[in-house]
Amino acid sequence: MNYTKVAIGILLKKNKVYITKGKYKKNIWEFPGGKVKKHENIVHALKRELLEEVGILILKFRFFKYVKYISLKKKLKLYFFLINKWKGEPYSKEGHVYIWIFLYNLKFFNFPLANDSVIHLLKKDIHFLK
Ligand SMILES: Nc1nc2c([nH]c(=O)n2[C@@H]2O[C@H](COP(=O)(O)OP(=O)(O)OP(=O)(O)O)[C@@H](O)[C@H]2O)c(=O)[nH]1
Ligand SMILES: [Mg+2]
Repeated sequence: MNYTKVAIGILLKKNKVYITKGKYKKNIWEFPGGKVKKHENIVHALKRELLEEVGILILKFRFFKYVKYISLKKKLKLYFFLINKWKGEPYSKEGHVYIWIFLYNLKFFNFPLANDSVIHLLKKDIHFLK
């Protein structure tokens, strides 16, 4: 089984972050993003996924963390980006549940295991996320 590359956008606004419920994942929350297609690079996939899923054009973003994740069902290379500036009003174009939560409340939400190290960093020092 080959690795699937995934580009993920962590939208930050003041001390809040945008999270959404994946379509088949009952109580699992996630940051918007998705699989990198064959012909595209990671940033291209990030821009495409954020436009498709959240309806925004990302303007200011920076690479945050790379996570390699292996389970019985999947092998993922996840590229997390912090997004501080965008054009458009974020909402779930796919009709998924989405909310803005304070970063310090991330501990109350279930995320995929692969997100653990990212969630830990996000909770740790809010100020460096600018
Ligand atoms: N979007 C997103 N996917 C994540 C996160 N953490 C994580 O392990 N994943 C995993 O990355 C894989 C790809 O994500 P995805 O399902 O959103 O991919 P996609 O948008 O291209 O698929 P879709 O178009 O079928 O919804 C899934 O196995 C998903 O569980 C996350 O924070 N956000
Ligand atoms: Mg997705």
